[in-house]
Amino acid sequence: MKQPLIKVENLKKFYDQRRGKFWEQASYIKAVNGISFTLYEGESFGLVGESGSGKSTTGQLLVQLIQQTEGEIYFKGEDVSSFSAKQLKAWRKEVQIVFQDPFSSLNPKKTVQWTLDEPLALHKLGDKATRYKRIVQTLHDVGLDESYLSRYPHELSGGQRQRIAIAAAIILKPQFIVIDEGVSALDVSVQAQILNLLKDLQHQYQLTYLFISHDLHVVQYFCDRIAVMYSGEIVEIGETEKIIQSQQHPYSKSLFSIVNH
Ligand SMILES: Nc1ncnc2c1ncn2[C@@H]1O[C@H](COP(=O)(O)OP(=O)(O)OP(=O)(O)O)[C@@H](O)[C@H]1O
Repeated sequence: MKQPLIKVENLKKFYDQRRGKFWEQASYIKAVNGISFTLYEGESFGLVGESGSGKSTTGQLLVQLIQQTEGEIYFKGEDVSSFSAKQLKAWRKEVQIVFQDPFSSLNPKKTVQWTLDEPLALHKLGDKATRYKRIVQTLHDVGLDESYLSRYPHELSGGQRQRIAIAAAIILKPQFIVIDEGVSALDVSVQAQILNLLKDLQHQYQLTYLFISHDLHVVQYFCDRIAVMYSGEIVEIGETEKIIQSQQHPYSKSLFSIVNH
């Protein structure tokens, strides 16, 4: 039996959009509006849905880049919002996020070595020599070698940049990674290489993924289970193959009609 890693209960994120003379009138964008689900250790869980349905907001909530308006996130049974500052810092090592465009997540003025050393230094993980060893090992894990250490993001291809972003995410040996449109900006052949790399890393490090994508073919290939989001809510959830074969909700039906034809 797979163990639950993350449990989300009635999670909500509202953005206040009151402005100027309308300040008196409450008006909220309900980006995420009461979602509940469980992620199990070692699974790839896909989040699909149209643009603006709340996928990225959900991903950012799960790693607490943003805080929820309401609801709970439990990590291995512990309520994340009850963590002390010290517990929160330790937890931040366990959860990472990889974005679509590594140009925005990689500092253009910093070398690969700096990028990979930063999380280790921040968490005070070993002396310089130990950290260097870990950096080189992690580069190998993502299919690159030492020759990349002195390079800057603009000197790398899109696929190499995404490998570095993945290396930065796995270097702290996390248990959970959100991949937000992580291969969407890449050519199809490079996409396949990165997806295979993510699968290899998942087995090597027993990673759990939340995989956000608008590409249903990619999701079908990559994910064990999926949830369909619509207007801030989860309208369907289940094993990938089952959902692809027969959807219950009208929105999912229209969404999946393109993969089934
Ligand atoms: N910081 C913010 N302030 C105000 N509204 C926001 C903010 N972030 C997201 N939203 C709104 O919340 C809703 C959900 O956005 P979100 O980015 O989570 O959707 P998404 O499904 O990931 O879409 P996409 O695929 O286009 O990224 C949208 O209406 C968006 O405009």
